[in-house]
Amino acid sequence: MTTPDTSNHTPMMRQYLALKKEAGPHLLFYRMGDFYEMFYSDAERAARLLNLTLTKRGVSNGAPIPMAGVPFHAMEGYLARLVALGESVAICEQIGDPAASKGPVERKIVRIVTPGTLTDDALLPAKADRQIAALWTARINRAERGGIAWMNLANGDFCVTECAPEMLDSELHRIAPAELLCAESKRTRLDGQVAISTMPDWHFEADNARRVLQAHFAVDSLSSFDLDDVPAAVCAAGALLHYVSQTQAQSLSHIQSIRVERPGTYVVLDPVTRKNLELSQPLGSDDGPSLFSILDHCRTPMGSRLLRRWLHHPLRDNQPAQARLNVIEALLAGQGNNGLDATAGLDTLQDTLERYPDIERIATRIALRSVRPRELASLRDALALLPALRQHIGTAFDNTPELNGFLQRLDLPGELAGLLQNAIDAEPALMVRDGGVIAAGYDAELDELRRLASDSGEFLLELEARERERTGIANLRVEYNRVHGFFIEVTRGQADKVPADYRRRQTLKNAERYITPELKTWEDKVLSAKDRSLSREKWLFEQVLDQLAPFAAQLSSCASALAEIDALAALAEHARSNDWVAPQLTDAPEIIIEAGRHPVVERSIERFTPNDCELETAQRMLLITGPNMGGKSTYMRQIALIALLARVGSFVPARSARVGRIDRIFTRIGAADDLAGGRSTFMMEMTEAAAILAASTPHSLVLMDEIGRGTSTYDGLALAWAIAHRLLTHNQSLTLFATHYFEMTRLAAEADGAANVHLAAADSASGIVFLHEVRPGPASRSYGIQVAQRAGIPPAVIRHASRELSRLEALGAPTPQLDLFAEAAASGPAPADIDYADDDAGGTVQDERLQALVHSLDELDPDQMSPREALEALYRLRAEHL
Ligand SMILES: Nc1ncnc2c1ncn2[C@@H]1O[C@H](COP(=O)(O)OP(=O)(O)OP(=O)(O)O)[C@@H](O)[C@H]1O
Repeated sequence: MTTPDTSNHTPMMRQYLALKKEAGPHLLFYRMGDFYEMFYSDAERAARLLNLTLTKRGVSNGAPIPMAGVPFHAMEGYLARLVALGESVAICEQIGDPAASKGPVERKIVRIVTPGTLTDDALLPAKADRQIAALWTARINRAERGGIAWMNLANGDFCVTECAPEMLDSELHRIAPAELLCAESKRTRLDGQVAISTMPDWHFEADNARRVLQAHFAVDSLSSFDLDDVPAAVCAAGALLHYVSQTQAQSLSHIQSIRVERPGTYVVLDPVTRKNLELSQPLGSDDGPSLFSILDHCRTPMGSRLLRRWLHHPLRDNQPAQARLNVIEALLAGQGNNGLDATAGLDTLQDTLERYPDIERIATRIALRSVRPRELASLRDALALLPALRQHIGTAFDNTPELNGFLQRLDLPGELAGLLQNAIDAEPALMVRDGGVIAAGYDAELDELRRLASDSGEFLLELEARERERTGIANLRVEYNRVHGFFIEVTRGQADKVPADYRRRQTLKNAERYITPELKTWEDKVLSAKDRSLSREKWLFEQVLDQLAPFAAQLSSCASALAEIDALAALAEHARSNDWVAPQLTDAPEIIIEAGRHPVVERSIERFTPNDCELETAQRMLLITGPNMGGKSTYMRQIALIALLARVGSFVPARSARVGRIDRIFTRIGAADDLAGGRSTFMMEMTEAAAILAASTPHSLVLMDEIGRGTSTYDGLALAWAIAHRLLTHNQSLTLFATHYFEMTRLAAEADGAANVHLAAADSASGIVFLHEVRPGPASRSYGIQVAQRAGIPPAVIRHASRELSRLEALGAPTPQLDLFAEAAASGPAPADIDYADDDAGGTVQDERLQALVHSLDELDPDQMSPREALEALYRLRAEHL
């Protein structure tokens, strides 16, 4: 914004400009009565983004000042839209009393709403986290290190990690922040919808960062947080904490610890893999199914958020994954001896969970003191349900150590429930400022004020009766009006009867109005009773928040236990209704699956064909061939998803599965041009392949789909061969390698550890039939023409292609690929010797017909034929062979 000259401004505009300076780049919502107004370039920007009418107010340097505003009661809707667009908004409220102010009423920025620091329920998505991350890179011991700190303000999680610079992208995608904070000199770009914010570099400097962290945690040293080996991450954490506390304009008491995530905790999934496996975001349309969407049978938003986090964080260690499996098993088994249907316990559990509100976020808002009265009421009602839930978990399922752990975390102190029960009204008002929030009977003074404010009718009738009797004036009335307040009215004719303590207040034509000391005292009390009861309620509400604060940690532990139970119950329910089984987790590098299915595709088609998979050290690469549409990609993805689900600690779609320790899952499937990044499809493909070759280990699962397609056949095949060879012999990763280059299938004979499998298909009268069955050995042919026919390529083009294919095959012309690998072929079976496993009868018949055609062609001598004879021969061949 160009800084306007403030000298000739009104006092209000001067105040605005000072606050705008404080707000910096954020839009400033400046409260004026019932509106939040914006001025100058803020007004223009907001008008454009929110489609507001741009008006003018006053002039600055001879030019009108642009202004746009939103009504205060509709602020949340506008904020939500701005935040979704990546904007941040500083909210400035009137904090002074307008009646008592000379000049503009005092105003203050009370909070800054940024995309990554939301805590209002209305602004947060229910089933996804919105986190803020900060990034700092530094040279430590002569090596470049990337430090990341991130915070989930809505539940108080604060974590750090450190990695090599090339892993930063992958780590940031895993964390998936809504906002990324960078140092001004190190602005970064991150794909996806991430708002970038910056702060001066000095906030990231080690001394400053440590000071901020130590002050927040009230410690003299950070040694108890085990942060010694992550110095770059500490810098990011200090800057982040400072930034976030600025936005909230108050202490973040619910951030009680900082956790270090060390590499090796989770199975690494690079950004492409997260996308390809459609963990929570479908590849095509936004409303398509994803792994998360089909598994999300959670009954609480906290459960859904946790489940999403789990799917993005598969575990390397067996133990924590096994603990989740144990719970799912217990939930599914129920307790055999209680006479109930074994799984009725799970249904009841889920029905009970349905009644819990988002305690995780309520706990945070208690700490941030922004909790609403109705949230406290729903928390109170939820706490009342806990004993029944504990009792159900304790009796309906077998007693496992994991379930016992949950029972402990669900046991909250009785004082907490008691406090909410006594303090909060059964159905409180929406806002504290409206009154009616604190329960009757909680505070004697409030009760008295309320009685005063509402029981005035009774008192007045009683006073009237008393005064009539005292004065003997039968028509004496006690009344009230807004100008004169309470008074006693006596008709003029009776005025001489009034006692000495009556003071005249007003004289009318036919009546006199009086006030007495008793009525005056009472009037003062009543008129202020309402105000005083409102401020008493406000004060009491704050007191309740103070009393709740010590329970914050127990409350969030209870909330996370509920979220875990909910997520595990969702996985159990899915396993039960889809016939999933518990995988066996082992340490060896292996993925052995019997009758595996694709978790998402199996739900969208009527009959999914299950397939086996055996990947282990001795057979660590499967070369997968088969027709287009044959099911290669589905097969590869289902193996990756089963492995991932097992490492998450979920049951899996298979008859049985054994999944060993996996450190990474890589996928190189399909490719979309990264035009924005200036990389072609082929470049993208090779960049991804390079990353895989650099980082995959014998414990990695690698999916490679049709690598090398984007260049000439020679280049492509040569690269595909060399990459596969390297993966097999050097990286020794568990690899699924789908290819259309048949020559690749020779690799199985060339090197140990590779095997061919193919997706079977058969010819039928109506065209090709995909069997979707994985069989040993390579595919015999490509069926490309048949698939093209099914795709609607015109019959004439299909016939042309068929003739062209026959001609090439009949002439026995070696394909370029065969030449290329002629040498390699010497050690493997010759093309004609390959024992094609395609055993459907159609293939054999086709071969015989082809041979007959070759034979007929061989008998012709085109040089000796007239054009007419040639034409006749052609007709004859068509009639005989097509
Ligand atoms: N095991 C299966 N059982 C039943 N249907 C399947 C199975 N596998 C795949 N399909 C169906 O076949 C379709 C094509 O599968 P997929 O995309 O995996 O083939 P593909 O061999 O990778 O094809 P392309 O080489 O053209 O990429 C899927 O959309 C799915 O509907």
